[in-house]
Amino acid sequence: MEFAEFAARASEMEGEPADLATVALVRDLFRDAGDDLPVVVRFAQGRVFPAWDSTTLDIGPRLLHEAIARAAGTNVTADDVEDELADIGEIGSVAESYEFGGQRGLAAFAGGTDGLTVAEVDETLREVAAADGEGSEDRKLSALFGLFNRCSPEEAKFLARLVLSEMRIGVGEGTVRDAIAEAFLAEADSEDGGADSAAEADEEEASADEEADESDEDEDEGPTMRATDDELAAVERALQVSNDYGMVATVARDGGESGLAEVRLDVGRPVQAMLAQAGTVTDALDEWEAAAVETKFDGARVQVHYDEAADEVSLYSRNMDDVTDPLPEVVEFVEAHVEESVILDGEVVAIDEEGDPLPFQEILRRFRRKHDVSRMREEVRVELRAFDCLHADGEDLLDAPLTVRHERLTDVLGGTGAVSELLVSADADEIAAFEERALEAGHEGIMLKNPDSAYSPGNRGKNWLKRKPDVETLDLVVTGAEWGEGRRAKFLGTFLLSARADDGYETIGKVATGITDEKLAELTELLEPEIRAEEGQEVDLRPSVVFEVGYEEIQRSPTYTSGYALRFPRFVSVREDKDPEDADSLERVERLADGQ
Ligand SMILES: Nc1ncnc2c1ncn2[C@@H]1O[C@H](COP(=O)(O)OP(=O)(O)OP(=O)(O)O)[C@@H](O)[C@H]1O
Repeated sequence: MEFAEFAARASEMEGEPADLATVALVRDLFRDAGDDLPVVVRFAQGRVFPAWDSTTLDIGPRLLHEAIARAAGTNVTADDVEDELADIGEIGSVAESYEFGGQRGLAAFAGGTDGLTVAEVDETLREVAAADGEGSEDRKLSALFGLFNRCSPEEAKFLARLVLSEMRIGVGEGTVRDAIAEAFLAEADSEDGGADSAAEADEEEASADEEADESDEDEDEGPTMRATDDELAAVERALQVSNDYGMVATVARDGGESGLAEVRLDVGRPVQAMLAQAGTVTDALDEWEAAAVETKFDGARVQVHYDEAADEVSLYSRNMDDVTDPLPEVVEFVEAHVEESVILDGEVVAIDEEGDPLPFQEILRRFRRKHDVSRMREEVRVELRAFDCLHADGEDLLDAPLTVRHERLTDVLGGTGAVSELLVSADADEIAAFEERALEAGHEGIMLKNPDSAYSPGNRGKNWLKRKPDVETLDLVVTGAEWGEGRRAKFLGTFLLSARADDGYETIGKVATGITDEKLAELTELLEPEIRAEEGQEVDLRPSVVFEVGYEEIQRSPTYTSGYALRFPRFVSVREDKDPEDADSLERVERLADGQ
C-alpha cells in the first residue's frame, strides 16, 4: 500500500467524529492492506513495533524538527519548525504546512507523489531504531530526512505523528479490535453463509434479521457494527495473549475464529498483567464461597519468562517493558531455581538487611535503570515474590483456576520462599488475622482473589480485589509545568496534573510541594524532552510521565477542565512503572469524590 493512500485514509478518520463510522473506515483500510496488513494495523495505532516489543525509535523532538526543516528546504531551520510548533501546537499540522521534495519532484507534476510505500516507511523506521553507536544520530537524521523528502504535506503530517507515536485519529485499541472482527470475521459469516446445522442456520437468520432492523434504525448514523460478541471476544482473547495487533489481524484474516483460538502464549513475549480493583473482605465473601488471600507486596510488578531451550530469562514490567538488565539478582535467582519453561507473575520488592520490606520508591530506583546497575545492586537489595503461573512446561494455564495455577507455581519454585503464601478461607476473622500479620510485617495490605477465577490479561475485573488501609493516592499524568524562579529558574517547578478521560486528558490540579531540589533537577531532566510548546514560564508537555500524588480532598472546581481540583496535593513519586494509559481515569476521580 502506498503511504499516500494510508495518509489519505488516516485523514478521513481524523475528520470522523462518530466511533462506528471510524470503525468502518479502519475496517476498510485493513481489508485493502494486502500483504502490508500487520504494518498498516500498527501504523493506524501510531506504532512501528508490536505492543509487546519495548523497542523504541529513540527519535527526540529536536531530531524530528531538524529532519522536517531539512526536507522543507534551505530557508527553513529547526528553530523555525519549533516556532511553528509553539503557534500551531501539534507537529503533524506543522509538518503539513511545508512543501517537501515529494511535491516539488517530477512525480508531483504527474499529479501523484513519489510512490513511497508503508513497507518502505516501516523498513526505514526500523533501521532508524536499530541505529546505534558513533554517528547514529546523523544516520537517523539522514534516514528521516530521506523519508520526509519523498512526502506530500499530508504524508508528512502522518509520518511526523508516527515518529512521535501519536496518530491523533481516534483509533484506540477498542477500535482496532472491532475493525479486525468486522473486516475478517463478520464478513466471513455472511460470505460463506454455510452454517453447520439447521439450528445454527436459523439462529444466523434470526440475528441477520435483527441486524437488518438495527441498520434500518441507524441509517443516519453510518454503518452499524456487524461483528458478534463471540467474534469480538475471539479477537480480544488473541490480543490479550499476544499483544500483537498486526499478527492477530493477519491470523483473523487467514485463519478465522479457529485460527485465533490457536494463538498461544509465547515464552519471551510479555502478556498484559491482570489488574485489581479496590475491595473489602465483605465484598469478597459476598461474591465467592471463599477468598484466596495473599500479601499485597509494595514493589513493582514483574513478569518472569524462562525459556528452557534457550536457557534464557527475560523480565518485563507492568507495561511490558523489558527490565531484565536492571534486575540481575532476579535473573540469577530464576536461573538457579527454575528448570522448565515458564511464565510467572509477581512483584519485585526492595528489602533491608533484615529482609524486611522497604517502600515502593526504593524499588523504582532499580527499575528501568540502564547505568550503574552493579552499584545500585549494592545499595538496594531486591527479591522476587511470585504469585501466579501463566505457563509451565509447554502448557498455557490462563484458563486454569487460580488455586491450580498457584500449585503449579509452588512446584516450579518449591522451597525457595519466593512464592507468595496463599490462604483460602471463608472465615472473615481468619482473613483479618492474616491482614494484621501482613501489615505488621510492613506490607501494603492484602489481595483477595476469587479462587476459581482464570487469569484475564489486561483486565481490571472483580476477581482480584486489593485492600490497602492507607489513604488513597492518585496516579496522574503530567501535562504541563512552569519554570521556577530565582534559584530554581533552571528547574521545572510546578507541575500540571491530568486524569485520563475518554478522549485525552483533563486537568485536575498542580503540584509543587513535597519535592526536594535534587528531585526537581531529576524531574526536569525527565520532562524537558517532552516539552511541546512554551509560553513565558509555562510549558505544555507531551503526556508521558505519571506522578503518584497524595491529597486531602477532591473538590468540585471550575478551575480545571476535569471539573475537579485536588486540595493540598503533594508529590509522592514518579510511577516509572506506569504509562499515561495506566494513569487514574476521570471516572475514578469522580467515584472517589462521591465517596468522600
Ligand atoms: N499478591 C499479589 N497479587 C497481585 N498483585 C499484587 C500482589 N502483591 C502486590 N501486587 C501489586 O498490586 C497491584 C494490584 O493493584 P492494581 O492492579 O490496582 O495496580 P496498581 O495500579 O499498580 O496499584 P497500586 O498503585 O495499588 O500498587 C499489582 O499490579 C501488583 O503490582
